[in-house]
This record gives sequence, structure tokens and C-alpha cells, in this order.
Amino acid sequence: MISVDVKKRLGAFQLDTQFEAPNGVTAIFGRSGSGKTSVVNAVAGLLRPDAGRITIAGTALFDQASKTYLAPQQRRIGYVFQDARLFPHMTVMRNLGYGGTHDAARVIEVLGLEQLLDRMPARLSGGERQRVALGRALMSDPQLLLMDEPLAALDAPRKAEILPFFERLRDEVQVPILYVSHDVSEVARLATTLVIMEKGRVTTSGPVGTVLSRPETVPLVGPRAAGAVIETKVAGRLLDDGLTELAFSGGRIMLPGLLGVLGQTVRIRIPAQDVILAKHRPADLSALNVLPVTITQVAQGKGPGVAVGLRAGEDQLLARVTRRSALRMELAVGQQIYAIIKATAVGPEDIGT
Ligand SMILES: Nc1ncnc2c1ncn2[C@@H]1O[C@H](COP(=O)(O)OP(=O)(O)OP(=O)(O)O)[C@@H](O)[C@H]1O
Repeated sequence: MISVDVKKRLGAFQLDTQFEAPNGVTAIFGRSGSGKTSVVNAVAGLLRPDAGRITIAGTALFDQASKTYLAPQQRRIGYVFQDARLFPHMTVMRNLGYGGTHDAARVIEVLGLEQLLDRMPARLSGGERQRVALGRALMSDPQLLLMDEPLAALDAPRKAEILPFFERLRDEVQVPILYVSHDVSEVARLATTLVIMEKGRVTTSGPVGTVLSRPETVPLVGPRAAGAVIETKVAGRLLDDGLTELAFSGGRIMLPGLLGVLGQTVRIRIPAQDVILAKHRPADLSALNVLPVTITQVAQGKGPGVAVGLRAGEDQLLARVTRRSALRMELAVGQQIYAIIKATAVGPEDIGT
């Protein structure tokens, strides 16, 4: 558990941030200038707060009350930046060795670096460079990894290539990660916990599935990015149709493509704008996924949209409809209706393991 409480004045900007990060990946999400990098720098020891306390597993890295302030090198923290910052004159192996010697074989295996060890950084793709930077950070046996927009400089195909390695890292290496991002798909795939910042403060935080499916989150992440995240299991593969059937507490969802193996856990993001609502179970519909749901919340935004919170089994979904439709359908909390999700609404970038 990492506990962060930092106050810092930076010119006209006031950072006043408190949150707790359990093990796993804690994503810090927010618009440009909301204070994400400043928080991460405070945890790294690169920015000295005016007040507060930062602890990892109960040990203080900074504590204003007891005047504790550990230097960056005393904190056992690995930091991965947007640009990999490798030494250009050293091979991948020597770059890794520069980080430390901790469990080299395992780090190389988890990040798939075997084939790259003799290469010079100039001959690596952007995604490969980031994997090496991550490996170098892990070799120092950190008690925490800080990642500040590690994928921001990569194009979509490179991102898609590297994300599975981040997922493996999250699931197999027991190092907590603070992950700064402003990409909701990335956050939905990787994060366990989500902290949303605005103007130096935490607006909301909690388990990623819970936070992203709350109607209140829509204005914070933007209407197009809003959407629920649910964990499913592969229940069937329809080879002839090229579809995968995923089971979750609220029923079954079919998605295009053959995803994973039977029984495998697959995490999907269902964008709120791609969920259609119907009061009665529709017949003769091209959409494959019709789920019975209960309305938990109807939240009016500032614009013409209404965010509708839905319970499907034990999971939460989110729909965004126009105010006009919400009024016409007389949507109200407690109603049992149907959510319709087009199989193609969930893009490849929204599917993780
Ligand atoms: N040393 C400083 N002096 C004055 N203002 C600063 C200083 N450092 C940061 N700021 C201001 O503090 C605010 C938060 O900056 P920060 O870099 O933490 O935001 P961010 O959320 O990481 O943004 P981005 O996503 O663009 O990287 C910004 O308004 C920035 O201009």
C-alpha cells in the first residue's frame, strides 16, 4: 500500500493531493496541467512537498511532521519516462546491467528481451526501447515503479505490441506501479485502481471498474471516453463465425475475433456511447448482445447527454443517451430494461487480459 498526501505550491498552482494505492497498477488520470507529474515527482523525491506524508508499506519517504525526507536514491523506486532515456553507446544488456542485478533472467523473460540483448538502442523500435527502460528499472529491485506516460510517444501498433508486456508485469511481478496516463483505453486495460485529478486535487478514486462506470465520471474523462470496465471469462469460441463468447455476472457478450483460450480472464471496456437502451427485449435485431439490466442512476450532464448507470448481475455498465431519449423513455432508477451492445463496439484497444 502506498499512501500519498502532498501539498505543494508551484507558482500559481496549488497541489493538494491525497490518495491510497493498493498493490497492482494505480493509474493517475487527468487533463494536462492537473498535477499528475508533480505527484509522481514528489513520490520519486524529485519535488519536495511543502507539507504532507508519503509512505510505502508504512515506511515514510517523506513526512513533514517528523522532518523525514529521503533522497531519491534512498527510496528504491524505479522511474520510467515517456522517452526511454537509454545510454546510446551501451548494448541492451549493459543498459539493463546499469539498473542493477536483481533477477536478470526473470526480468528478461517477462519483458521478452532475449533477442535484443546485444543490440544498441538506436536499432530498437520505440516499444522495444520502452521495454528495455522498464527492464532497467526492475533490475534495481524497486519497491515501487513510477511510469509517467510510458506509451505516449508510441504509435497505435507499437502500443498494442507493448501492452501485453505491461499486463504480464502487472500480473506476475509483485511491484506496485503508479501509472500516469491520459488515455482511458490504456487505463481501462492496465489499472487496478484509478485516481482522477483535476487542478491539483483528487476528484475521485477507487477500483477502476467502479470509477469508470459511475455517471459522475463522465464529465471528468469526457463523454467519448466514458464507459464501464468488466472482467469476463472466455466461455466459447465460435470458430465458423469468428466470434468469442465472454461470460460475466450479467450474462454473455459476443465479440468479434478469437480472444484468448477457454476459461481465460478477459477485461473489456464498453464505451458508454455504444450502449443502446430498450424498455422491452428487442426482436429481430442485428446487435448480438442484449443484456437485462437495472437502472441505478440517471445523471443529467451540462450538455444534451444523460449518463445512465446500469447494474448487470454484480457488474456495473454505463450508457450515454440523449436527454430527449431519456425523457421519452421515462428512464428512472430501479427500472428493469435492456442494454444492447454491438459486438463491434468494443475495439481491440479495449480488450485486455
Ligand atoms: N516549478 C514550477 N513552477 C511553477 N509552476 C509549475 C512548476 N511545475 C509545474 N507547474 C505547474 O503546475 C501544474 C501541474 O503540472 P504537472 O506537470 O504536474 O501537470 P500534469 O498533469 O503532469 O500535466 P501534463 O499531462 O501536461 O504532463 C501546471 O499548471 C504547471 O504549469
